[in-house]
Amino acid sequence: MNGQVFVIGLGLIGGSIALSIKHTHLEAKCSGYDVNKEQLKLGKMLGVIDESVSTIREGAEKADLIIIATPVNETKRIVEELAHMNLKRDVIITDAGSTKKEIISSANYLKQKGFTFIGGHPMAGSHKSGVSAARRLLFENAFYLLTPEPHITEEKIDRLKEWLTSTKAKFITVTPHEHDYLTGVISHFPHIIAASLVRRAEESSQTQKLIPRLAAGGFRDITRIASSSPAMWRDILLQNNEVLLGLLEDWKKEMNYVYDMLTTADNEEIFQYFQSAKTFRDEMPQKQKGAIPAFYDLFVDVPDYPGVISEITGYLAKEEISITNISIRETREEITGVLVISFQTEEDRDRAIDCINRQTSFEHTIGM
Ligand SMILES: NC(=O)C1=CN([C@@H]2O[C@H](COP(=O)(O)OP(=O)(O)OC[C@H]3O[C@@H](n4cnc5c(N)ncnc54)[C@H](O)[C@@H]3O)[C@@H](O)[C@H]2O)C=CC1
Ligand SMILES: O=C(O)C(=O)Cc1ccc(O)cc1
Repeated sequence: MNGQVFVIGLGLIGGSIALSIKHTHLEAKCSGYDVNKEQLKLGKMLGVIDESVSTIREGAEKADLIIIATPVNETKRIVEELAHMNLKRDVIITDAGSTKKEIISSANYLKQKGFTFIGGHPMAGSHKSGVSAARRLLFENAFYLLTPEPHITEEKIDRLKEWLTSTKAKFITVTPHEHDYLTGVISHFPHIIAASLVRRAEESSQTQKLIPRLAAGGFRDITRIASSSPAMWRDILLQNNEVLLGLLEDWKKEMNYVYDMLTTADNEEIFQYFQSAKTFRDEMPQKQKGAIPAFYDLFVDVPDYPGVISEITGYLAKEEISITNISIRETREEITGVLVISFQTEEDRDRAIDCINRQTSFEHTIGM
């Protein structure tokens, strides 16, 4: 498609959407605005946007598509601000925020002016922030929730999907109310639990100094998302507080149940508790991306000899398998540790597994 695309908030999500749009719509021009001038400069340097603008008005008034990818409280404010601008009549405005009810209610100002706002939420991402973490295929196979209001025509919704086609995401339409409940359960509430587990561990580490060093494996998996942006999650909690308060009530009941179960120490009941969770978890689709990291990690158990890392990366390079990140996770004493290699796509990771199997006898597992 031809036209002017304007991204407000050039971070992980805004940058990833811009990259995928630019990949397919070669005729389109993409401009960006961010309060953080470093992000904007970096976005231009990395080719995520074609040009940067110095005010929202400057980019918005000539845009055919406006994408707001800022923390949700800012999104709400920007949506209201846009309603006072001299926008193109046919412009489509969307956002990428993790909450929808409050943002849609602010979009009422745009509706009154006859502008089209379609709420959007790509359900994939990462605990990483910033434009340097942006990936063209971040949303590949992920669900992309849209919350168009009843007055929005199919033609406008199709036009938005056409712009976003190369995200390769799967679009689903829900109401803002449904959206906030669903994401409350599977994304927002788990972030609260992850943060609280880390806070409890920090408290315990005051007296047990070994805790940070021993916190490996399961603890790291379940708390990865506690490393997400605090500003982003503050805003999400503030906007979805009604749903989250309800879920917290349910959680308190759940914990009371566990408390009683442990008090009575009923062997069978404890077994069933974990069995029922395992059954439901195991039945969840695994290949499908949900609100899970879009970075494909491979954990390779590397033996301790010099040059082992360059040996592995050498094998991958020879087969032209690109990696996005590499790090060592030291989970055990006296051995080198686990090499974590991240790939941009599942296909790259599968090729890497095949390559490592052929070239080495190292054990490995994938990150889920
Ligand atoms: N991080 C994730 O995994 C996902 C995040 N989201 C949503 O996408 C939105 C963006 O999140 P990320 O890209 O992860 O955050 P990010 O921190 O990587 O990027 C946000 C950018 O917005 C900029 N910004 C803040 N206030 C602004 C303003 N008033 N005007 C212009 N720019 C402003 C920041 O400087 C930053 O560069 C949030 O609403 C978040 O809830 C949605 C799906 C996944
Ligand atoms: O990194 C993870 O697992 C996430 O949970 C990413 C994420 C964060 C916010 C969203 O609204 C959707 C997805």
